[in-house]
Amino acid sequence: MREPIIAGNWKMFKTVSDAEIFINEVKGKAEVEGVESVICAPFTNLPALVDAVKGTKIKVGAQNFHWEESGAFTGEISGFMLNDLGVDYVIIGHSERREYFAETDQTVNKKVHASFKYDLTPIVCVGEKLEEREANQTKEVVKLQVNEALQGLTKDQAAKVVIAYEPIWAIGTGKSSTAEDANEVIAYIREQIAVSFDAEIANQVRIQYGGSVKPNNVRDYMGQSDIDGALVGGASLDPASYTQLVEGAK
Ligand SMILES: O=C(CO)COP(=O)(O)O
Repeated sequence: MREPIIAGNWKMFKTVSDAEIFINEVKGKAEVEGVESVICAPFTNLPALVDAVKGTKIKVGAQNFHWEESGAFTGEISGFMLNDLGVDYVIIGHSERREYFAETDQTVNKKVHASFKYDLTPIVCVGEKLEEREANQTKEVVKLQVNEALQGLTKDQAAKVVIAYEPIWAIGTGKSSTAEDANEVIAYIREQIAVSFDAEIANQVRIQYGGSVKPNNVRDYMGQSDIDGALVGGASLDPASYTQLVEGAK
């Protein structure tokens, strides 16, 4: 049985006090038995969030990190530092990082390996651009991204990875993929993991859908055979909406 996972990706939103107010409002609400709930926040909010979620079921994630433990990398934060703070998850290879910050399948792979070194669960993002979808290349694109991201992992590690399938054209646009289309791509990702590792591992890996997920459509995704949760941007910023997303994943 794969435990559903709702992760909020706050992107570059919210101050420390905003984050504290948010947790106070969702405490005891966005905590549903059998659903994992993770808030991935800007670095500046992480210490306060780790503190605020103590005693709750809510986990904290970062949105990026550097694969080296320490060194002359001005402006970077390491997995070692995140682990030291008490952070449990990290988003890797979000399309915004690939597009604006030169993240590649190779850096994604280095970060996936480093996440295990520092005991962080990776949420690895993959997904096609609109032109790729229109050219019928979706499966080819995600297969390459997934294979490169998971390259060199042990079976035990691969089983713990969370993958977020986020078609780029659906992010922040209000144009979500249909649940059936998302499920088809996600089932295909699972098949690829069975080829690279084995069927048992593929059956354990949790794969989320992301892209304009809202309280009013989350249940459509959760009703599909292969979708294990959602990675949510805009709709994760509001406490009431986030709570409904977590409830909808049950
Ligand atoms: O990028 C996303 C989550 O990582 C999706 O963003 P939206 O939910 O705002 O479309």
